[in-house]
Amino acid sequence: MKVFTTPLIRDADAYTIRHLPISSTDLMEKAATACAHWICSRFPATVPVCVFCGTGNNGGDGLAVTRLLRARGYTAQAWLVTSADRLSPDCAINRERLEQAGEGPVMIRSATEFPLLPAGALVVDALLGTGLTRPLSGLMRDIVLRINDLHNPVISVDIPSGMYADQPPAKDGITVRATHTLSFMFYKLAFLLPASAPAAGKVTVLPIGLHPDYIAETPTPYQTIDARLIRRFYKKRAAFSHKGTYGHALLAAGSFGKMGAALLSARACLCSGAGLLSCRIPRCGYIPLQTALPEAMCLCDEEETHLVPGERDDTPYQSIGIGPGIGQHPDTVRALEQLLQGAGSPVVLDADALNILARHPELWKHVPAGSLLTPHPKEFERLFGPDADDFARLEKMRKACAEHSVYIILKGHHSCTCTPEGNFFFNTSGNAGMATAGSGDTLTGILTGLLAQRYTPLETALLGTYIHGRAGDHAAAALSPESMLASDIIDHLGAAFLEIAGTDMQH
Ligand SMILES: NC(=O)C1=CN([C@@H]2O[C@H](COP(=O)(O)OP(=O)(O)OC[C@H]3O[C@@H](n4cnc5c(N)ncnc54)[C@H](O)[C@@H]3O)[C@@H](O)[C@H]2O)[C@@H](O)CC1
Ligand SMILES: Nc1ncnc2c1ncn2[C@@H]1O[C@H](COP(=O)(O)OP(=O)(O)O)[C@@H](O)[C@H]1O
Ligand SMILES: [K+]
Repeated sequence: MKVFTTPLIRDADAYTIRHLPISSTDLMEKAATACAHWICSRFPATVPVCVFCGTGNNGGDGLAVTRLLRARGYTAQAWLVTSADRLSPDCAINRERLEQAGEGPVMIRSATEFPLLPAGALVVDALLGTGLTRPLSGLMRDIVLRINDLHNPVISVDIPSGMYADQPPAKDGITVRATHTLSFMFYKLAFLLPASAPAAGKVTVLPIGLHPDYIAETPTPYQTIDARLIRRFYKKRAAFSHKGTYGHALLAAGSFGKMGAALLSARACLCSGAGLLSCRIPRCGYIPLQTALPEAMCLCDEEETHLVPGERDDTPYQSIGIGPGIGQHPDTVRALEQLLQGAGSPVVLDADALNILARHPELWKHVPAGSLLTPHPKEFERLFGPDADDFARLEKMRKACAEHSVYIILKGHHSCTCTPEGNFFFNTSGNAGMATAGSGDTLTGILTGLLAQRYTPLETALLGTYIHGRAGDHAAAALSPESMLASDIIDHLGAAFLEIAGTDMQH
């Protein structure tokens, strides 16, 4: 799903009004109807609803929601927070409609007028939307602080009031902390970035009928990854295929005390469909790997505890994954260099392979174009230095991917893949149960397995992060986020693949 910046959302609005028989007031009505419908489907009419409105179009949405909820039998009250009486035209129309339908909004002109809310009330935040131009101050700030002091559920309309959609939060800036945000038509970039996203709570995107031509034809570097995108390139296995069809993967992983990382990535690689897997491991890993994963072949290094440079290996691997648990021994630095020099096609680099690269930037010249790098934020910082904020980091990713012709998957709640062309894809699957040892190793295995099957590096990154997250979601549903382990993510890869393949695969 495309992610548009605020100016483009405004354009989409204007385009829709120009090309469809719909006015801006009707568009607001559609948006408010979608919100009211969502609230009605989740909260019974016995729950009182308190709607806090501003004087712009976000406030107009709130006033319309109040009227629509009342029409459906809810006790809904609107408050209009304003130190002046200037309302946007559509906000003014909706104030009038609310008055005509019975009771208009109660004015709040000072923080002392903040009401005592009925017990168990649902709070709707329609103070400010994407029209935010400056950090909250004065009355607006006081009201948001009061809302944040409440223990009630808070639904933000379009975006939590005070949050910038396309720029980092202001220093000392405050924003409504929502339980849930109902975003019109698109995700906002802020909902996908760690500094701002937590305040949005759970985000639901509500369609409001913006023109499909505008959406299809307008380019944006930002997209979210969802099942629809994945199904465009997911390849079902052909009946008359054999293991060679699905590629031979090589994983260079593990060191003394960290053979688990090798095992996790190896199993994840095979469970993602690679035809054959060879594992380059230190000697200490031979028995554990052969015992725990008989399907994998072992290429043992001379050294007992860590990877060392070895004989030339001319096997034409379709993919090579390097890094989980390898440590940073000087011999291993040379082993990495040898592997990179020998790789004729994109590789997957993770964990200590990235840490080595950070300490030995001279190795960059050996990283094949199209390779996938999977840093978590700390590894990213080691590679490219610290950043002032999430947006500065996106820019740095863009530059690094272009300079080195690689794909970077910056891991996190919404792992973000950046391409050499400067496009960003945010993953939407996964959950906090995946914040557990070895989750990243399983991702490396999955990516190496998909690359072996001749998915392009971009397809590998998108399918890999999505399926990793979906497997994590299935694991969390079965076991709880607390109890699931990285191996449970691997055990639920099957459910995630079945979901993508669709029902015909399940018979
Ligand atoms: N295509 C869409 O997404 C649609 C959007 N609509 C709504 O329209 C909203 C945008 O409306 P507006 O552009 O009127 O913007 P807002 O409703 O965010 O309000 C902007 C007003 O608030 C003032 N303001 C900005 N920062 C402030 C601050 N820190 N403290 C106090 N006042 C401040 C501005 O000067 C301006 O007068 C969206 O968020 C959404 O709720 C819907 O009504 C219809 C369709
Ligand atoms: N809160 C979270 N929500 C969704 N995914 C998460 C969360 N925490 C971690 N993950 C995922 O788990 C993986 C963790 O990777 P990493 O930090 O390298 O772990 P490890 O080094 O233990 O293998 C990443 O793919 C990340 O996206
Ligand atoms: K809002």
